Amino acid sequence: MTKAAVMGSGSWGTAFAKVLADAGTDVMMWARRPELAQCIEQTNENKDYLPGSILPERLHATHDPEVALANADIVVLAVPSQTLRGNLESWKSMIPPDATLLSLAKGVESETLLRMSQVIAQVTKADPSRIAVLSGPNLAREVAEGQPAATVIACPDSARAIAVQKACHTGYFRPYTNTDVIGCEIGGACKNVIALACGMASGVGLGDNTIASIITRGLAEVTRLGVATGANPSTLAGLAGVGDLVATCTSPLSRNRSFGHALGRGGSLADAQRAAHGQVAEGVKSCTSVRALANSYGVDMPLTNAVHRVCHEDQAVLDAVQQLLGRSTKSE
Ligand SMILES: NC(=O)C1=CN([C@@H]2O[C@H](COP(=O)(O)OP(=O)(O)OC[C@H]3O[C@@H](n4cnc5c(N)ncnc54)[C@H](O)[C@@H]3O)[C@@H](O)[C@H]2O)C=CC1
Ligand SMILES: O=C(CO)COP(=O)(O)O
Repeated sequence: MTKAAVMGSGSWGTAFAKVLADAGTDVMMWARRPELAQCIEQTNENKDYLPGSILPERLHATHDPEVALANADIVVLAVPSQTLRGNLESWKSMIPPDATLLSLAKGVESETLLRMSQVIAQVTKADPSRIAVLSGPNLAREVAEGQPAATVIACPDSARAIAVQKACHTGYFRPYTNTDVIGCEIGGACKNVIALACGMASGVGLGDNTIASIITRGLAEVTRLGVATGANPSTLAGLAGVGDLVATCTSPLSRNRSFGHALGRGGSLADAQRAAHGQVAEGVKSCTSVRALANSYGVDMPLTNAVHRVCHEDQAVLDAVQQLLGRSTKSE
């Protein structure tokens, strides 16, 4: 029987733990707060992050990372991008030496501009063949409800990707394998920034032509960055690129889109943060690191730059729109 440790009990960590358990994998979730671990263990529900979703009996929770990680075949990293390094520093000595390390986080580290798989390799010293990422159109609430969704599991070692695929394949969750870790990670981190832009546009009252234009031109700039950093462009035309962009840019369930919407309605960054109820909108921090990464490769990302100006340079959304439309014309 495959054993998975899911390190992080937020909305996606919990929903993905449910997928693993539904697929027949033994799951132990780690929660940062002892009271949340106890609540999940006693009530089979994560009342803070996924209220109303009943978790399978074979899913257990603990506050002790050593208990969670013991004998794990798959270690699922389900914490926010900017805390992953610190979390791994405290967990690395407890991780079984041959376990596959699977990242769910969609972001780029602020100080180093590293993707999550690079952070994992740097901290744990694990060979890259042991490090996998999972990314796709996977809004946690819908997945927890058992609504059909597909995803991508990318790992340089195809046998490990297939083992993870088996561990999370259910009647409603369809994982595809891939070896393009870079493409999946760039797609996942950048779509959050583009979703912020879509939320801002809808918040100021703009309609579907604008949203479709942002998604499509967003895909163009994400693909430019992906190719520059070594991704296969076809990955970005797949579930981890277009698929996730469409889900996140159009769904009211997306925290990034909702955050952008609040800014577009005239709220401050602090207001939008309060409205997020402590949940992470990764694009707010990743717009800075993605922008810096793009600059370091000489890649033009006008939408990402606009999101950065609104989030961190006090530019009004309508001024950002004007500035984007005022750029010189070009061919598609
Ligand atoms: N929610 C979703 O629909 C999806 C989220 N993701 C990605 O998964 C990652 C995790 O997201 P969610 O579970 O949705 O986030 P969340 O905001 O729902 O929960 C974050 C979790 O991390 C914990 N946390 C916060 N700071 C921490 C720290 N310093 N140390 C340890 N734990 C800490 C929180 O207690 C909470 O359990 C993010 O990178 C997100 O972009 C990916 C796919 C779907
Ligand atoms: O990554 C996600 C869906 O695939 C979730 O997006 P949000 O973090 O914007 O909610």
